[in-house]
Amino acid sequence: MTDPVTLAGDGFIGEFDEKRAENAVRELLIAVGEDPDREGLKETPARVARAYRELLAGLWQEPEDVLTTTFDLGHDEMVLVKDIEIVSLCEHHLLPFHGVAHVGYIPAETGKITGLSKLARLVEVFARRPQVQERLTTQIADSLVRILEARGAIVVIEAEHMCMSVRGIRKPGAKTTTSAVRGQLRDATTRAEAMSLILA
Ligand SMILES: Nc1nc2c(ncn2[C@@H]2O[C@H](COP(=O)(O)OP(=O)(O)OP(=O)(O)O)[C@@H](O)[C@H]2O)c(=O)[nH]1
Ligand SMILES: [Zn+2]
Repeated sequence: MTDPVTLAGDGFIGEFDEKRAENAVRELLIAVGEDPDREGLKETPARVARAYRELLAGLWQEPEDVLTTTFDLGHDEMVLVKDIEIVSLCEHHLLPFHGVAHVGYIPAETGKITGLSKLARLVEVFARRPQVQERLTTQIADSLVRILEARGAIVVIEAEHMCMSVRGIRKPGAKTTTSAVRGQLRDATTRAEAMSLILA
């Protein structure tokens, strides 16, 4: 057996056990009174296991893995990427929540910046884990400060939670907005500039 690896923190220990995931889906089908061996469902446990492997791929990645490419361009003013589409899984119901993330930062004094796609990759690392929207938002902002040594960071996420739309309270269309603001972006003027760019 391979040594367990601890990557994602928050108590996560392990690797993806595809066989176990398949068995769990098979059990779920039996629990609801279905026949997992009927023609249409035969491949379903394997398909669902693969789908969860993809939806939870961030569990086996660290933010350091994606914020690798950095350039010293001497650019020390705000960089903002808007409308990064996200799909995450709410950790309470394992149902998706989806929407957009806006990610901005003020680089370190040295002007150390990262590739624009890396900001979207950073979002993916944390979105593809069992999440709550608040933690997803703060983990992205904190990584920018910790890894890029950003002097300021702002992350705003707007999302619709399937656990509120298709079950329970059943309010499709309700959107939740969360934000995390760090360092110099907490300054009222800079924050207002970032928010006007986000809302533009
Ligand atoms: N704060 C926060 N809450 C979330 C998020 N995703 C889901 N929830 C909420 O988690 C709560 C779980 O509440 P519980 O009472 O334990 O579960 P439940 O009986 O299924 O709750 P209902 O959804 O109200 O039917 C619900 O109110 C969900 O709306 C999230 O990202 N952030
Ligand atoms: Zn939920």
